Amino acid sequence: MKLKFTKMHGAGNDFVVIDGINQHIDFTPAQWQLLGDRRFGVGADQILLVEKPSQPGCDFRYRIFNADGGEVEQCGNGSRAFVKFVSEKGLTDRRSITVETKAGVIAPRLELDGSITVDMGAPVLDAARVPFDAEGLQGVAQGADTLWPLVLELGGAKESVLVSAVSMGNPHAVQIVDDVDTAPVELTGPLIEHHARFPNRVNAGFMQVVDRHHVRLRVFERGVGETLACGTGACAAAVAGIRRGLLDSPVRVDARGGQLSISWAGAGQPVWLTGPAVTVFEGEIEL
Ligand SMILES: N[C@@H](CCC[C@H](N)C(=O)O)C(=O)O
Repeated sequence: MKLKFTKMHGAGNDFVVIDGINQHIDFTPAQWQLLGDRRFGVGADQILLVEKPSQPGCDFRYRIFNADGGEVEQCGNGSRAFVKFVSEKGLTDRRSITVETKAGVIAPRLELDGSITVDMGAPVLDAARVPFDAEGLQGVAQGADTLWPLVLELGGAKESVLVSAVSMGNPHAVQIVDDVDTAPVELTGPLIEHHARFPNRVNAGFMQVVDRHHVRLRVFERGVGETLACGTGACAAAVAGIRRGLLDSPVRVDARGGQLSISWAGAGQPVWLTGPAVTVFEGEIEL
């Protein structure tokens, strides 16, 4: 079949976005992988599928596939691309929509200045529900957070890093580093992603605190590798920093591909994500 798609990005986290309302989509993991492949396919960190909702009260259903072909629960930068896509394609004339995801309902809004704000829902802070297996582990209390020691095997040597376990619908392990530019993201990112304590694997965040309202962040994403920005990663990092007593809302998050802003009023409250979404080009691919 010939598939129509739109290439988009949010702060450099790039997407292939597909209208699954006007096209019949029933792909295998290998086909999702091909779409994400930068050499043999289109190339993207995630492929986003727009569908009709299955839940009453929602405008759309939003499905997310990582570049490795696996379907995941949530994608923050993608949610901004999603609302821009459905607006540009005339699939809705509303600027505020509700969107069903595997992780629950989120609410993106197209602002008049072109930026997009998303109610990402409340973070999950209970380690078992992230999910993180804390059995037999002694956590370290910092502020309202518990930091978990993760032992990493580095070429025969063992190193322990302290992470906050946060779910934004998808799992995140956030650690604090002195300098994101020299943090061993490529080396330890894959070890954290596949650490046995995270049964569903995890997105590994490396956060440098600049001041109480400003951080720098790199994320080694599950199913992708390091991306230029991660929206849920930015939410999880801000939540972890606020809980540790190091940050105050709102938090400016500088990723390598752009700037995001996160607001959070505390436990049980939704996390608000603001940032850009850009349409790059339209295309067609034979699948
Ligand atoms: N880039 C995303 C997160 C996409 C999913 C993630 N790789 C996972 O596997 O959970 C974002 O902007 O949130």
